Amino acid sequence: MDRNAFDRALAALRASREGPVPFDIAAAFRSDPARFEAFSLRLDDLLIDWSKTAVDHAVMGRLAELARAAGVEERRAAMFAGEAINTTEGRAVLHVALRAPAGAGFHAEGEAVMAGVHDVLDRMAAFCDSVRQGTLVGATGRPFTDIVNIGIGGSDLGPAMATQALAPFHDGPRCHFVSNVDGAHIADTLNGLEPATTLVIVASKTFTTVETMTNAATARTWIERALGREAVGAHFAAVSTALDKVAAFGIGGERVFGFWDWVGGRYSLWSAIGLPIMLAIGPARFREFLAGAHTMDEHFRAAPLLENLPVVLGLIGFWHRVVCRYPARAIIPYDQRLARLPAYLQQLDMESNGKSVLVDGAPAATATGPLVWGEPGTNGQHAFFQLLHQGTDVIPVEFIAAARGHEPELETHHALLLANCLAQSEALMKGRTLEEARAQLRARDLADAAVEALAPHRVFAGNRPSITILHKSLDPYALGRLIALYEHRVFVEAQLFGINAFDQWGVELGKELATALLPVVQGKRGADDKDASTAGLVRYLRTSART
Ligand SMILES: O=P(O)(O)OC[C@H]1O[C@H](O)[C@H](O)[C@@H](O)[C@@H]1O
Repeated sequence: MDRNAFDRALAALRASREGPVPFDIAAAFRSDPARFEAFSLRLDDLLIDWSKTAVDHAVMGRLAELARAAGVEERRAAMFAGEAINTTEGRAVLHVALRAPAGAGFHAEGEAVMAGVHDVLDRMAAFCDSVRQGTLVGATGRPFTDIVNIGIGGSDLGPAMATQALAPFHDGPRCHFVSNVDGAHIADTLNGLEPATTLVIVASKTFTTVETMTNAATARTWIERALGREAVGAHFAAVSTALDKVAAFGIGGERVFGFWDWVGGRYSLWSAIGLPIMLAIGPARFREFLAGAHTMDEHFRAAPLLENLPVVLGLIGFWHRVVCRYPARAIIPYDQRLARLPAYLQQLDMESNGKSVLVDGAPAATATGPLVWGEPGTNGQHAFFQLLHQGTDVIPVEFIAAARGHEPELETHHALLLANCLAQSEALMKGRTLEEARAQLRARDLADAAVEALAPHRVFAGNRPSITILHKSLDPYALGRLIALYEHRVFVEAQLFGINAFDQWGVELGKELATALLPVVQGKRGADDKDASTAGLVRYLRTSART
């Protein structure tokens, strides 16, 4: 990081933003017929359009200077070289190796990794083939019809999101996902499943996560009660980096799939953590998923800064968060099958970039990661879009849509979906002036007093930024590419903030306190050493649970 050059570029960006005349996005289109071409990029059929944000060529140029000063290119090279860029955990960050061809020469801190990666992939494929073909069966000899993946965080969100996204490609067993320690989750999932035809995958990088271990024990009891203790081995598989702990749980040999500490939990769906995805869509399509991500990796690694999709997305993210001071961003897939994408991106983005210290431990110099949230369109339009259009905060929106749906017989649905998607970004930008609102009301023959009373409520400030991401069709390749785009965007933003995107110390304190509170909640220990609120809440819970 060249601090001086960075500070100079940032000061220039802030000065341009805070100039006397606010940037008017709609006016920028009127004065520049080539604006869309200038502020959109394509990688094959993937298109990113950020022309509806408040940037011009000068801003993009300064953002590129900022990226150079922040050392984005050097850090990117260090990541691909397998250096231990996750400094607080002393680990390399090499999820890119998980989707690379066998011949790629990736090393994690000097150690070759590709043979191990492809060995696990081949074992996963053989396992999935035998489950899908019904040659690997349960204890009673019946094939598996249902998979229950037990995991949480990175061991749940990625596979759950991707499995749902790829529903048109499912030709394997049904996949279910249990994450929450709330017994309701596993109870509702197992209810209706047959133990004899259910395969349980326990997915945990550390194999110590209390939610996952608790749910795994409950699932084991469920199998034991129905089929006997000796049946357990035939109904469980495990995915972890902690192979000794898996063995201690009682899951053996060829049903255990490992990965490595250079794969962060939220970057792990490309590893054996993707086993449910592979079971659902088959090994060949899973490899297409990896290939899509690999294409994005190659692009990210080689393309110049301002022609580089993840870099541009990261630069605009930084511009919105740090220069424009927007607190959040909304991810709105106009694709029902991407319903879990916002939740997935919440972990990817907020667990990576929700930090307040720089890599060297000094306080963060700028705002860091924004609040990330969203829901699919068009549903969101009928719920929270009110705030996006007329609320007092500006929240940039990222629209995601596919040119083609998977239901050719439902073309009208898809056309409506796309029209709504485009209409929302247009409306956010254009808004509606007081004069336009008045004219609309007058056209309805309202009296002047009514026009004046109602018009202010119908004003849309407009000039609200959005990015639109389009691809041809949501298939395994396109999904892999899209996720990798967001992964590298998070990386770019982290370098601009100057933070380590690959640790997550912020989740530890709550875990420690929960462990200490369990005996208190269970009534085995008093709450005297707790603050009055916590003690009062425990009292309420204990009393109400009994009466
Ligand atoms: O895969 P596991 O080791 O069970 O971890 C599951 C999740 O829990 C942790 O609390 C972390 O915050 C996440 O990054 C992780 O994905």
